[in-house]
Amino acid sequence: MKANRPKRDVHPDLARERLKCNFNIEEVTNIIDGGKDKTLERKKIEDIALNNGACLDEIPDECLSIKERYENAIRKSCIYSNIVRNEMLEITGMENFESPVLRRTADAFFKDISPFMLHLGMFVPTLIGQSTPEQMAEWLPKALDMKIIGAYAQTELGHGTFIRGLETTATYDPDKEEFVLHSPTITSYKWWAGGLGKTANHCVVMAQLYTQGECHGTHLFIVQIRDLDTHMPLPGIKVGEIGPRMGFSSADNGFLGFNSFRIPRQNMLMKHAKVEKDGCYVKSAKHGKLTYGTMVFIRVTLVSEMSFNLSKAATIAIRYSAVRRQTELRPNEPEPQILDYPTQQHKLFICIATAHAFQLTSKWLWDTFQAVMADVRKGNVDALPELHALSSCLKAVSTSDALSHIEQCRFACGGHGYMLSSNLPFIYSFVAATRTYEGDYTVLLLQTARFLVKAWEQAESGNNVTPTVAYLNRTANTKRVVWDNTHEGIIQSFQAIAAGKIGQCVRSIRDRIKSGMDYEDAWLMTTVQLVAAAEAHCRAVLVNTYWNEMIRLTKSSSANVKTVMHQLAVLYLMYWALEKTGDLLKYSSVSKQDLDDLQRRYEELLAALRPNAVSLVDAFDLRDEILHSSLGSYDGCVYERLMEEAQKSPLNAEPVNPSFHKYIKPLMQGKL
Ligand SMILES: CCCCC/C=C\C/C=C\C/C=C\C/C=C\C/C=C\CC/C=C/C(=O)SCCNC(=O)CCNC(=O)[C@H](O)C(C)(C)COP(=O)(O)OP(=O)(O)OC[C@H]1O[C@@H](n2cnc3c(N)ncnc32)[C@H](O)[C@@H]1OP(=O)(O)O
Ligand SMILES: Cc1cc2nc3c(=O)[nH]c(=O)nc-3n(C[C@H](O)[C@H](O)[C@H](O)COP(=O)(O)OP(=O)(O)OC[C@H]3O[C@@H](n4cnc5c(N)ncnc54)[C@H](O)[C@@H]3O)c2cc1C
Repeated sequence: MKANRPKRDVHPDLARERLKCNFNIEEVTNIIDGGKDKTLERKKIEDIALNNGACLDEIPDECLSIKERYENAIRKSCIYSNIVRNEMLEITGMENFESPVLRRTADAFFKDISPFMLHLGMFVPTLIGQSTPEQMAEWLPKALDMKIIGAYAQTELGHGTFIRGLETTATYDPDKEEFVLHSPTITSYKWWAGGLGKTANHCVVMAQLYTQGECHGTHLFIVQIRDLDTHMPLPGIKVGEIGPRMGFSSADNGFLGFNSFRIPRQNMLMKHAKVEKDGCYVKSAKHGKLTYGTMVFIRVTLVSEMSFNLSKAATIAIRYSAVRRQTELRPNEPEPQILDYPTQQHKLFICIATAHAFQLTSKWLWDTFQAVMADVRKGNVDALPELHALSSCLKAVSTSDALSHIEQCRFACGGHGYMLSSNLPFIYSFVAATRTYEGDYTVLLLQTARFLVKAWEQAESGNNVTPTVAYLNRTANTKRVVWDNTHEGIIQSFQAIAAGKIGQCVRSIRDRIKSGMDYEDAWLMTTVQLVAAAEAHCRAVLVNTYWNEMIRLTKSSSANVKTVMHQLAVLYLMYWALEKTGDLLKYSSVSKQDLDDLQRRYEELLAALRPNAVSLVDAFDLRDEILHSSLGSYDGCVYERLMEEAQKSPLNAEPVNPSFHKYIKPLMQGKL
């Protein structure tokens, strides 16, 4: 049911903030969206979804029981997927089913997450990336038309990170031309898959393939787990929900076990390898890790997902900070807006800049991903290691940075930021999961580190390396870069830090080997440094890409838009340079005086951005329905909304709670 939202006048403080804006907001929105036409398309889609949909709940989700919350999420998912299927895909084109616009609009329906998210987010992409044309023709139309609903079941109770250690088996039986899926141990039970517990009737399963007595490693299979009519689990399938967790509370993350469950041979996803009718195993892939393709795809999309989540948190915290007043600066003067405190600006302006950095980098990463995949389709897999290294570190660093900045947004809202009605706790717990899923932070940075160590060795011996590590050709044999406080200078310093750290890792590994360790132990002992080196490389990529993309995308912008976009990018460079002063002192010629100057310029930049702060978050163009926040709505009527939300607490449904008569009164009367 759609709740009525009272129309209110804009809070005078916010109205005044908007009058201070000196740039064209729409131009900035267009840059964020990827062009004027993209903004128009997004707005059209948002209008369709939000005018049609049951986006507001009368009872907030957090006041419902687990069961009610799931049922409500399913109800809304069905409404939303109908709108996606019947109206939105007509605009984006069927091939853009994973468009960030659909993802963004979904947030108006789900404060938390839809149980269908993984169907569109991972099941469908796996069908597209891992099927033969015949399999695609069989499964994809049904999946896009919601005739079947899928999940992605890879992780098991015993293993998430180490995919090669998965225990579920798929043993080929040539007599019946079937695979027998089996879960031999409790640790082999699939665990975590979103939408698997109660919603999905199909799933993609990763299992160890056995044929002709030999194990060929992990492969993907499509498995029907429930009857399409009754929705009962099929015989041989044990499936359920894994229980309450920190977030993801409106979805049904599931467990799944197989008891010698049979599927047809054709249900092995055979794009990269197949099993013939007689059981013969034939590998066609030119790269052994192409079956991990869905994970690479999601890691790539998560960078823009982080920009989106950060832009929501920043919008909430900055609008709130413009209407919140606290503490007299001088006796008898009005209390200032908390946004006037430089410490508050330090917490928040980096969030705006980071949302831009991730958004611009994510578009560049998406284009890189598309280009590499086009090459792979032609049989050229040369660029795959670089894409894997890049998507791994960008996923790790963007999710981790987004998480800590979102927490800063919550801190910036004081006590009210702790309220679920602010939406900050939902955003935080959603993003907290992203640091772990699709590859844990440390694990992915260590993947990038493998690539970097090889690249460093190449550069050291004078060979040219691939584009994202090309800085190693300049810096691998340089001791310290000369400090220069321009943007080029700061970017080069980040590259020098990365090169210095990678070089130090290589030397540590070599020294350890010299002292008698084998390579594996030398690597293991160096992993703390390797993680730091991969993070430094990622920061070098981020600052360079953000800067270049900002310059490219503002070429034809008006002067004031150029200025404000430039200011944000400089703020991003300075913020991270100041965060990494220890590294700068180690790997560049920066002096204490240079760092003091940098600090002063950073503080001046905060002050310069202050008048445009509210308009910069307005430029994210997040409708109130998407923000779901008592603190962040466009009109800034924070206190009215907090009070309104409080009235919805189930505890306020009756003036006296029955527990008073049952427990408190007897306690007061000494009768308990
Ligand atoms: C109706 C409502 C719907 C609304 C929705 C609307 C729209 C939705 C649309 C879109 C959704 C958009 C976004 C989605 C947002 C949110 C998603 C929501 C929820 C997600 C839920 C989470 C799902 C999951 O987590 S799935 C499980 C993921 N699991 C992992 O990531 C495991 C991590 N582990 C690994 O990846 C690997 O094990 C490993 C660590 C990489 C190691 O692998 P291993 O095989 O052991 O290899 P190694 O021996 O270490 O390495 C050998 C060699 O291979 C190289 N390598 C490894 N991986 C790759 C690769 N992928 N590609 C290329 N190369 C690779 C490795 O570097 C090494 O190379 P070397 O020898 O040269 O060094
Ligand atoms: C909300 C949520 C949704 C999910 N959805 C799905 C889904 O839909 N489908 C699915 O298949 N999976 C899903 N997952 C599972 C997810 O992909 C895994 O949890 C994730 O890959 C991490 O693996 P793990 O849990 O085994 O952690 P572990 O690998 O056990 O990690 C524990 C700790 O050990 C460290 N560690 C592990 N290996 C190494 C190493 N080699 N070197 C150094 N440190 C190491 C890690 O850094 C971490 O600190 C989901 C998880 C969450 C939280």
